[in-house]
Amino acid sequence: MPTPSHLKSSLYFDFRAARRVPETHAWAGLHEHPVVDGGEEGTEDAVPVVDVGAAGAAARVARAAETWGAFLMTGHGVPETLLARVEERIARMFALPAAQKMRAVRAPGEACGYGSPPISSFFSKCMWSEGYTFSPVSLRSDLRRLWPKTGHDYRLFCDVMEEFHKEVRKLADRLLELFLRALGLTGEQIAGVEAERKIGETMTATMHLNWYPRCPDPQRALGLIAHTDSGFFTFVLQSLVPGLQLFRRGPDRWVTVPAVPGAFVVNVGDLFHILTNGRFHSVYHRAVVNRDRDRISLGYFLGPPPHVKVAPLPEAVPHGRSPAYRAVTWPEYMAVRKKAFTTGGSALNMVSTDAAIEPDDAAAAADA
Ligand SMILES: C=C1C[C@]23C[C@@]1(O)CC[C@H]2[C@@]12CCC[C@@](C)(C(=O)O1)[C@H]2[C@@H]3C(=O)O
Ligand SMILES: O=C(O)CCC(=O)C(=O)O
Ligand SMILES: [Fe+2]
Repeated sequence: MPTPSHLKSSLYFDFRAARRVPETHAWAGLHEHPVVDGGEEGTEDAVPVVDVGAAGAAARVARAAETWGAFLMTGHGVPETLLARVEERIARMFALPAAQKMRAVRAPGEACGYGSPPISSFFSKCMWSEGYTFSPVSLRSDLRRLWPKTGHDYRLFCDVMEEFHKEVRKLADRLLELFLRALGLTGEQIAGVEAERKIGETMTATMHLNWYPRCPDPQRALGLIAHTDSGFFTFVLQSLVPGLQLFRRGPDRWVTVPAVPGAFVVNVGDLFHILTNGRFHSVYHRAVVNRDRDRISLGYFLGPPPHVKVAPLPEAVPHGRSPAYRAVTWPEYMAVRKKAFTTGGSALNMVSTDAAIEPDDAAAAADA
C-alpha cells in the first residue's frame, strides 16, 4: 500500500546525509528499456529542435508534436541572463534549512506547497527529489510560507519569478497560436472562433520546481516517475545537468534530452492530446539522477481554468468522424488519472470514446 502523502511529507529525508539508497527509495525495473542519447543531430533519436522565431515554425511544431509529443524550443526571446538568475534563485531556495522548507509543506489535497512531487502519493517507493509548487499569480503571498519574515532572499526570489512569469506567459500565447496554426487553423479562425480564443485568454499557469540531489547509487533511485503531464503543455527549464528522458517506441527506449543552454523543453500534456483529438500526443517522460551533481528543473504548466470543459476541437476531428475523447475539466481528468494509477489503466483510454484506441502507454512504460 502506498504511504499516504501526508505521512511521507511530514518526515524529512535528508538526501545530503544519505551514504546509500535505502529500500524506501530503491525502485525495481528501472532498466527494462535501454537509454539512448537524444543529442546526436541527424539521428532518429535526436530530440527535435524548433526555433519558434524562424519561418516555418508552425510546421516544425506540428511534426514534433505528432511524432514525439515534445521538442526543444529555441529562438523564444527569453533572455539567457534571466534564466540564469531564475536558476540561481531556485538553487538557493532548495538550499534553505529543512525546517524552513517544511513550513511550506503541501497538505493533503492542497495544490501548492513543498514536498515530494504530487504524483508520489500513488507509489509506495519514494523519489529522489523534492519539489515546490506555486501559482505565479499569488507568489508573493504563497512564498511567505517559505520566508515568513520576507527579507532579501524572499524579494529576489519573488522578483525574478514574476519577471520570468511575465515573459513566459506571453511565450505560451505565442506557442499556443503556433500549435493551433499547426493544426491547420487560420489566423482568422484563431482570432474569431470563440473556443480557440478563449483557450488563450483563460489559460492558467502553475510553476513546479524540482530538486534532484546527487545520489550515491543512481542506478537504484529515480528522480521523477514516468508520467505524462496532465495539462495542455509544459515548458521545462533544465539545468545543464541532463536527466530528463522521453519514452519512444519501436524499439522501446528512453531518450535523454540534451541540456541545451537557453532552450526550453516543451511537453505536450494529456488535455492537449484530448483538445487535438490525439493528433498531438502527450509524451511519457521521467527524470533520473546522477552521482556527482545536483540537478534542478522548473516546470511551467499551462492548462485550462478548473471549470472549463476540454473536448476535441472540431477542426481536429476528421470529416465524418466523431470526437475520440469526451469533454472533461482538468479536475475531472485528475480524478480519472487517480483511478488509472490505482487500477493500472490508462487515463486517456478511460476518457476516450469508441472512436479512439489508445496504446496502453502506462503498461508499456511501467518501469516503476
Ligand atoms: C499543474 C500541475 C501539474 C502537476 C500537478 C500540478 O497541480 C502541479 C505540479 C505538477 C506536477 C509536477 C511533477 C510531475 C507531476 C505529474 C506531478 O506530480 O506534479 C505534475 C502534475 C501533472 O502534470 O499532472
Ligand atoms: O526534471 C525534469 O526535467 C522534468 C520535470 C517534469 O517532468 C515535471 O516537473 O513534470
Ligand atoms: Fe512532467
